[in-house]
Amino acid sequence: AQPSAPDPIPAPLRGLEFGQLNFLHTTDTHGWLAGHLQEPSYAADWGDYVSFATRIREKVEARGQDLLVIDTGDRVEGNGLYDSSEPKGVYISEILRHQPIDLLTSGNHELYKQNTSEAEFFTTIPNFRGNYIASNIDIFHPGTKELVPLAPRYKKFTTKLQGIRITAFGFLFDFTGNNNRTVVQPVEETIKEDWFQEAIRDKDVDLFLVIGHVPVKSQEYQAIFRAIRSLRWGVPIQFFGGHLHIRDYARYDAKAVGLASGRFMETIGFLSIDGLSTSTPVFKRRYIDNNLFSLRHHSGLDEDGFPTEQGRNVSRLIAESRSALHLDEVHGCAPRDLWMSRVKYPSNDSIYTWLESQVLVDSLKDESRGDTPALAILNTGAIRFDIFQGPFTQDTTFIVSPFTSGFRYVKDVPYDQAQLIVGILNKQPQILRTPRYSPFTPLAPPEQLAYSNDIVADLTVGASKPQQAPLSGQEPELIPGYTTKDDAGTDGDDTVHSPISFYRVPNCIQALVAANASAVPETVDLVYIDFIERHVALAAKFAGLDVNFAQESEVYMPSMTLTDLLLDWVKTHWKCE
Ligand SMILES: O=c1ccn([C@@H]2O[C@H](COP(=O)(O)O)[C@@H](O)[C@H]2O)c(=O)[nH]1
Ligand SMILES: [Zn+2]
Ligand SMILES: [Zn+2]
Repeated sequence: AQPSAPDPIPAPLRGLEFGQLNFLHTTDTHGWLAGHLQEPSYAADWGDYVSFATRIREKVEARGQDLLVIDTGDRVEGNGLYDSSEPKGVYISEILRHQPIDLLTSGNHELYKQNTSEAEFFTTIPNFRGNYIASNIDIFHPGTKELVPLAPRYKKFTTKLQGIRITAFGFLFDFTGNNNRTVVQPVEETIKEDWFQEAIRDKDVDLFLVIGHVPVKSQEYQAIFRAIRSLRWGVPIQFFGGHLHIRDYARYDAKAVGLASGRFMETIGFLSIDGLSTSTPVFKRRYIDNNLFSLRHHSGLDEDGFPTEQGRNVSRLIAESRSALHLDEVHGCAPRDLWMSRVKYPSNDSIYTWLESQVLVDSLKDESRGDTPALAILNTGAIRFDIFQGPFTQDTTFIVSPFTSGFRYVKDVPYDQAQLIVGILNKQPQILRTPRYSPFTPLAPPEQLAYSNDIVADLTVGASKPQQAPLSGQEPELIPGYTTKDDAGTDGDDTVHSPISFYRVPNCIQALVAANASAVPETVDLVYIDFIERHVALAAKFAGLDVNFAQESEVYMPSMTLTDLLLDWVKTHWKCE
């Protein structure tokens, strides 16, 4: 049977302040269109979002105002609903298209693999007829082999009720890990192109709208802001961003702001602009916790009035898709919660300590290497979500480890030097994982920004924990969750939460896998996840190793991915009672 989402939870809420132009924004949904089945705070699904967007549109249009719905990419990779189908993504694209999205663009995850970018080109872009923009992405057309824009570079349109004249761009950050059938032009170069320069010289524009898979506090957005502002000092500029998986709001000047709306369908971003044509436009932002209590409250409707027929149909389609994919099939039962960053690393409840000390040690072994000890290095970014105590399902498998990278290795490397590599990788800034905060947020001197075990106290962070109904006695007991601090203050979250502590996580972890665990080996097989090869190769050089990875590395455990390794381990070790 399909488990139903947990009941909505009553909590103190801040309302939405509507304006002349209103926006709803999602980003980095990564396939979580079924919502969070184990977390009441984020349990609404894409069907509920379809109903919500309709209800908000009805509300603002009744006041003569406009609404635009935006998505800024990374819609793929990260949840069984996307990753467990063959081919990947067939259910997701069918579900996504039922939300009328006014403007959308690509994230980096749409471009890692050729299949994914071609699915964007042939399915998602046509599904959203004319609303998908790609200002700095090209693709080699799979038919003609010609390099063509992935989607139109920009779009000029007017809003439905007020005829507000908008010029919209859709950017991806300066990403270099894309597949070789696509080209990402650095933002700083794109803004010198004639088409962009002409577009920003157009005088008949009331608002420049920049959507992108770009952190709102980034050099890329600074560059776009400067380019537009240098020519058009009086025109408001609205940015929507993503990629860092955080809630964030940036104020560039009195007429230009940016909003980032979290990750994994935990957050629906809301932004309104009033007084667009005045010298002091007013911007209001709200980060909505994606649950039915919040969505109904902001719509001003109850359980019966809130859902639309279309929304109910989409929720049904999600349930049917999950069923067809057997996402609730239980592979084992986790004996306790394991956290990515809610506990210190290393510690008993750290998912990375569990990986190092149990999963890798028990399961990483290439039969062809006999008893040769292995030193295995993984990027912490390969793990995408916490594990909650209880059933570990087909869905959990991909939620925790969606990527298809396998392992590679270099034979017989001196252990003394091999064991230095992880330390070198961890002295780098946040590579190989998504930082849980904006790199522009001053946190600590740069030298401390590499790995340290300090608590990260006042960051914009999210909850990852099943929660209890909060009310006890007189005072409402706050639910732990997002307590966002951004350029407009601390009142952005719709739900008033108590804060959660987060700890820094290193870029990479390592495990020595050896038959005789107490002996120090002279040489080891240096094993790493293939996604990080170029970083490991560079760090190996720094460690004094003379290895040509292109020529000397080989596949370790052929056709075994980290996901397979984890799942096998869970099936063997986490039996349900
Ligand atoms: O094959 C892969 C692809 C990605 N990663 C990790 O994901 C982040 C990027 O994810 P965002 O959602 O864009 O932030 C990348 O830095 C890696 O940490 C991976 O491990 N393997
Ligand atoms: Zn992402
Ligand atoms: Zn991203």
